[in-house]
Amino acid sequence: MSTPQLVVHRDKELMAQAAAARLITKVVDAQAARGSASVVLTGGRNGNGLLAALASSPARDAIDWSRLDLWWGDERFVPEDDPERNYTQARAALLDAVPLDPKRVHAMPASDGAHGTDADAAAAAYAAELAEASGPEDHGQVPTFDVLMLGVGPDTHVASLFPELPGVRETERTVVGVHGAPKPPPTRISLTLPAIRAAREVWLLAAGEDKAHAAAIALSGAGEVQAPAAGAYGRARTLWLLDAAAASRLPRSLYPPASA
Ligand SMILES: O=C(O)[C@H](O)[C@@H](O)[C@H](O)[C@H](O)COP(=O)(O)O
Repeated sequence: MSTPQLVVHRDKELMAQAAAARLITKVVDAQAARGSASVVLTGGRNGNGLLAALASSPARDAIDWSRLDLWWGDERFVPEDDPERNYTQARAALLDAVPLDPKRVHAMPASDGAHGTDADAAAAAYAAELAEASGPEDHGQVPTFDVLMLGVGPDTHVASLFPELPGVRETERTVVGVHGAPKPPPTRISLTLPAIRAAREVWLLAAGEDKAHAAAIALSGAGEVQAPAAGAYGRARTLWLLDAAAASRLPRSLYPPASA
């Protein structure tokens, strides 16, 4: 378990730009070292804000887009053409503007796809796809993700793992169907904490006053069932990327003065 590191930026816009620059460097380094990189995207305003910042970054094409594997941490289980899909929003923010290898873009199933409206079957299919992509050197049934990004909900949810619901309690499966999610839509697909914790690095994105309470709870030793963000950590690094508003309820001792 890697102890959370915190970086606090002046505001949401700067946090998105800085996180995008950080991701470019991470992917470029991974591709230089291993020939390819693997990143897990997240939905929501902060996740999409990072992708949009990346799309407009002058360093964007330092990434070899043809050697990047993209996965998702969660998905709203809605029809393919529903604008609410994280995949759809990621395409609009960045993916449609860069030359990805379509075989390396692993969208989660939609509710009008091969598994129909059965979210549990769709989740099992994505788990199988992850297992298929994992090798003997990987941890558990998922490939070693270089960076797994997560937005943080005001209730401390990450991906579609919500406080006290079954998904956050899952210890075996890597992907689960989520029913009755408090954040609409109610039916979702999500990586579980074991899958999240297989990542080399986990980056949690939290900007805005509405995340201040969640950040304070998650970083003050709360349990992962009550505060799923507290259970999201990487094997080598756990990085919280915040803006000053989201950090406003954290003890000052938790982050170095230089980053604020
Ligand atoms: O499907 C989703 O809604 C997201 O994956 C979800 O986990 C999101 O990241 C958080 O709810 C934070 O969302 P905001 O960044 O919009 O606050």
